[in-house]
Amino acid sequence: MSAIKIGILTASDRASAGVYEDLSGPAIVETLNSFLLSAWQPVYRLIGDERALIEAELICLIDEAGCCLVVTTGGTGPALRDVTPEATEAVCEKMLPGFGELMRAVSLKYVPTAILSRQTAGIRGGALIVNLPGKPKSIRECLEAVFPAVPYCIDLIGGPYLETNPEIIRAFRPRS
Ligand SMILES: Nc1ncnc2c1ncn2[C@@H]1O[C@H](COP(=O)(O)OP(=O)(O)OP(=O)(O)O)[C@@H](O)[C@H]1O
Ligand SMILES: Nc1nc2c(c(=O)[nH]1)N[C@H]1C(S)=C(S)[C@@H](COP(=O)(O)O)O[C@H]1N2
Repeated sequence: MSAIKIGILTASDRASAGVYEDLSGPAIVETLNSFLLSAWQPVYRLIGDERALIEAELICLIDEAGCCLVVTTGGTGPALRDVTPEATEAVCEKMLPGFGELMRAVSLKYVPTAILSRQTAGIRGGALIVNLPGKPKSIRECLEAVFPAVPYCIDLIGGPYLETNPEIIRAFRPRS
């Protein structure tokens, strides 16, 4: 069986230009490594905050690389260049607004500016796309909140069975 592929997409003008090192993409890899018992392979991309580029990468990660999950970081705020939610919505057939609602609610416990994130999630074909904010510290905070529902969502769209480490995070599958 082929390895489970998960896309990690950092959208940041400054990280992609080398102004600072991308810490958020690697934080996603580290967090997913701690959550998942299933063998998986990250497919990592670092690009600027260009809507067309983000859309093209999302399409490539899902339709060509075969990722069942793509986690993005950055570009969710209100600034002019923040367009990740728009790009996500443009490539998805269905939106899952509960992901953004839950992440914002949980994030408010950490920072009052959590309401500034327009992060969302949606389905493209057999893949789930989840947006996270750009700040490295937001990665685990947000993934801990929503990840219990991710394996079941991927079951429902015909993706691979994701097994989590119950000592770190418990996946909830209502029918099992
Ligand atoms: N990918 C990243 N790696 C490391 N630090 C980051 C990253 N993204 C954001 N940050 C940090 O969080 C701060 C606020 O993030 P901000 O919302 O301005 O980033 P962004 O809009 O995603 O990135 P940029 O402005 O480069 O496109 C940044 O000043 C930086 O310190
Ligand atoms: N959990 C969590 N959520 C968070 C933050 C954070 O530090 N932790 N930062 C907020 C801030 S300051 C902004 S501007 C928005 C959008 O960030 P982005 O534009 O980098 O995606 O995410 C918000 N959500």
